[in-house]
Amino acid sequence: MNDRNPIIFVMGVSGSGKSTIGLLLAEKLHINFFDGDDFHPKENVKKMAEGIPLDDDDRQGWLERLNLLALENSEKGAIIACSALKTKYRSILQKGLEKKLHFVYLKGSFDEIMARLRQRQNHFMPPALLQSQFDTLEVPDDAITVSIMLTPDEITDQVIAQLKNKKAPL
Ligand SMILES: Nc1ncnc2c1ncn2[C@@H]1O[C@H](COP(=O)(O)OP(=O)(O)OP(=O)(O)O)[C@@H](O)[C@H]1O
Ligand SMILES: O=C(O)[C@H](O)[C@@H](O)[C@H](O)[C@H](O)CO
Repeated sequence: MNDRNPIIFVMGVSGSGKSTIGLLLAEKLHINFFDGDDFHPKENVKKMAEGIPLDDDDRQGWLERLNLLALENSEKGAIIACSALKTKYRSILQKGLEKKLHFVYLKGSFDEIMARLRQRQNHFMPPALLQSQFDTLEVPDDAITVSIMLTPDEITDQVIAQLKNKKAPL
């Protein structure tokens, strides 16, 4: 594992804090941040904005693109925010990167995340899609898992501490 330049996918349902935490983590670790949302084809964004959940086919090309992005940044390291809801999606993301990669899972309750989504302005993702995000989620058992009830500063410090303790790569 390349400890100094890790590839980290910050994962979880919509509104769990992937962008907020990913950006702060990237600042603290001095590596680049990419928001997976910026890599969705416009058809995917349109679908979500219309309140229709994405399916496996919609996500396939997007996940492959994010895997490529991770591979392109494997020397420099990168933090990538990506929902990565299913085990098979995480397999696509980590192809060719097994030893360099970590998943950070932001764990939170439906009610707390719904409250945050209702407060959030100017985002294409409607809060009504949150239930389908939870329905699709397969909770990872090998990720660095942190509660979203902590502050962003506390979450990122916990992630960094767990990265240091983590002996075996995913
Ligand atoms: N630890 C936290 N404590 C309190 N509020 C938070 C925390 N993390 C994020 N938030 C707030 O919750 C909302 C959702 O966060 P954010 O947009 O980062 O989530 P996301 O997972 O990237 O969402 P999406 O996948 O829909 O883009 C934002 O308004 C953000 O400011
Ligand atoms: O897999 C998915 O369904 C998508 O990635 C969503 O999670 C959104 O892109 C993201 O959460 C933006 O709100």
